[in-house]
Amino acid sequence: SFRSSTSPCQTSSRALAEAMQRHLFFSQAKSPSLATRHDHYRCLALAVRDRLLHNWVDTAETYTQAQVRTAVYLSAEYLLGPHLDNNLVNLGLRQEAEQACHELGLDLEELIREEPEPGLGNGGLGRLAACFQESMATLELPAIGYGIRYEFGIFRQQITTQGQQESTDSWLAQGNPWEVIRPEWSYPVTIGNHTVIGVAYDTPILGYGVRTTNTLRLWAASAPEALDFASFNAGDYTKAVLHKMQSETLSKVLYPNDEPEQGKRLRLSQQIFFVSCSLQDMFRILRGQGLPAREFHRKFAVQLNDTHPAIAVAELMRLLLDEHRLDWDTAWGVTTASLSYTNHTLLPEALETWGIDLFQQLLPRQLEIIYEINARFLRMARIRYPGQPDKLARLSLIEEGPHRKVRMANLAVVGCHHTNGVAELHSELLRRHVLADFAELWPDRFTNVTNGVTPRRWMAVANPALANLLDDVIGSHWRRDLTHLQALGKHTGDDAFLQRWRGVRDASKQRLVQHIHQTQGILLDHSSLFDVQVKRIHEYKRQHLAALHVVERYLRLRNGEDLPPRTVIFGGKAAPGYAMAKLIIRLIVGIAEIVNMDPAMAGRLRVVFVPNFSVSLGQLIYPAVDLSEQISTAGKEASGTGNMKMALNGALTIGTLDGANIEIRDQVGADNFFLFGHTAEQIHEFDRMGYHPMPWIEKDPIVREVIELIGSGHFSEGDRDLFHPLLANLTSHDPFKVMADIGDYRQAQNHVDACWQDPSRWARMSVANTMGCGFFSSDRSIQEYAERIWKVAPVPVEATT
Ligand SMILES: CCc1ccc([C@H](C)CC(=O)N[C@@H]2O[C@H](CO)[C@@H](O)[C@H](O)[C@H]2O)cc1
Repeated sequence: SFRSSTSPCQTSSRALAEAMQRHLFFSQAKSPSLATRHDHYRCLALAVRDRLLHNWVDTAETYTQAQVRTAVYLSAEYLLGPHLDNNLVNLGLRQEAEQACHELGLDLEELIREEPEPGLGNGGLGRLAACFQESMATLELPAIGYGIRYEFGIFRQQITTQGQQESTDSWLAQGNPWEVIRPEWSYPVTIGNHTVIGVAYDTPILGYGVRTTNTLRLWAASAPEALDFASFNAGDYTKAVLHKMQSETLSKVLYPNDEPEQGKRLRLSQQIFFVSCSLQDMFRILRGQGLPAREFHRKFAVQLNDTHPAIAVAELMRLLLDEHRLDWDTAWGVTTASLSYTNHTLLPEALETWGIDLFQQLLPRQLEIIYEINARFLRMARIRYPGQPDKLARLSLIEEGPHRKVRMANLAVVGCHHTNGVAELHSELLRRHVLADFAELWPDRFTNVTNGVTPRRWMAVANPALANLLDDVIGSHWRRDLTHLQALGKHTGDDAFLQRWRGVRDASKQRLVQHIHQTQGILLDHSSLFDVQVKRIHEYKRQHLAALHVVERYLRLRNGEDLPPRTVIFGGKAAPGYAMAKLIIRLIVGIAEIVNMDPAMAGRLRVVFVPNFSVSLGQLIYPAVDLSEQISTAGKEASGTGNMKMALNGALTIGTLDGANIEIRDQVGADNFFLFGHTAEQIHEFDRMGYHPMPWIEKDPIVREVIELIGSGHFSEGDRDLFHPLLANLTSHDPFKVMADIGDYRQAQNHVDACWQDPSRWARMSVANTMGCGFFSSDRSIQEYAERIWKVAPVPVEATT
């Protein structure tokens, strides 16, 4: 296989084994007899790190020498997933590592599972940021990712009969071999009357099949003074360390919601903290290359990952005006030429706003600048739209009223040269609804870049069996250019190939069956249809629609209907404060309890909620999916990326015309997609004209039976009240139109059952899905950002060390 690691470090398995043994002594200070499995994991990780260092150092050297134009990604979240296996694949050392472990009597898979997953994100937005880092490196683009080094990532989820329990994610408890602390790069940030220091921690981001190894720079908060000696000498030890404690809380924990929680001062403090450290670091790099501040926009193309870093508009202005003494117009020109903004959600309540009082307390200078930006902007808009006060009120960066607020999305759109959505429909709805006034004002600033996922982690790492089959029949170029999957078209008529295809997919299902049996003691039937919905729990994603359909299937089986065996797998975390989402988990767990112990369901239906869904669990589940549930209310899911990972691995999608489902259906062919439900337009009409679920329920006796059964306490040990809030919501105003879509959903599911009965037809549809997913590579997304928004060109890395 290829070898991107040109490091002088020997890349043979022998050399790797020796390096592991050397690290056991020199790094772990352990003798083999006392070594733990975690020691061996660290030794392998350190040996792999040794082999990427040359590429990493050469990359920085090349960029410094060449004074390259650089893409900068500002994100409050990075859902990186475990590094070891991915770095082995991207360095082309996977086989050598397997061999080296074997020589040492170790099992590589076991060592890989030893790595604590850096869960520095909630869901789609955070994972997209991670896929984008890997694709930027693979495309040899000079790029830096900036974010926060949370000491505690997304909570760990336990599932009991009571539903979700959360526990702390101390991912750093055993240290982290994949980061290097850079105390030489640390910056003061003033928040209110507090100054905290941000210290850089660098993580290498390896490209695939190239030398490029870019940097992810995460900021950790610390106090200017570690100890307040005066208090210490006065014997007030708590006070002596108080400031240090307070400062460090800033990067202590990730906010576990994927919908904004208004007015959380720590959240706003986290945002200015990492944005200010990042901008100061960029000015240091600029200075290092002898470039003046007014050239900032020539050097850096900065992407704002949603509104979480939108304070960058005001902070960059502050630094240009106050630190670099530029005049307003020059500063504004530099700012708007440097920044661009990606919106990831349409939910109105998800557009972040911050109370003026909180802003005044924490960020008085930035607020002053925002007022000035707004004054100049509205002055321009007033000329453009004379006599339209409502439009100006909507355009304003300030939401007036009893509690005046700063609208972070408006600040981002006004301060950025481009605003994009993450799927065609989403970008269209942004133009037509959420940001319509701005799209009318600046049509050329609005664009779309449909999301993508990296084929390295989500195919080559997660599904090596299918990856090797692809290498076999179409060559391995797909790994760097996913459009090569189209070559599968030549094989869809080849029964031998289809046999191998089914064999590989069944092996992935057996792997998942084994994991669930080991961790949850439930034995699933790998030959049944695996119907999977794994994503954050949210009413708009409609896990409750899928749950209602499972109860329907249960009733139909009990009434003796002959339906093909199906295993329904759910997974996903609910924001701790989101009661309805937690109740939906409770319902699914209650249904699973009853179905799985009902003898009539044996060999017919099984329901499982897999706990603690994460990147590493996703790598195990996505290759084993037959039916991918993408059933959000049309117009609500900005894009989705799980839908892409499942289809890429050969799953068939049952879904609505929402987010990227539409583009997936276009690419894989309507015949290979189970479509149902009202369109975004129709849903919009329902809201405009008024909608009530009852008429839909009245004409659907099965749904009524399902609601009654749930209300009877059948899935809650007889407790008739437990699910009342959910049933009342569904039968009174049903905001996500579950009742309007459940009938059509049933039809689509019946069609699924029919297709499943013809395994070779299903296999051809499965191949068609993989074949059609070339477009959904994050390499293609990044190519679009680099060419259409950032104007950043690839810079191959020379070997200099
Ligand atoms: C704490 C506040 C907060 C608010 C919103 C968010 C994100 C915007 C939510 C999110 O993850 N959005 C998802 O982004 C994905 C990547 O573009 C899309 O594919 C999903 O459709 C979208 O829901 C995170 C945290």
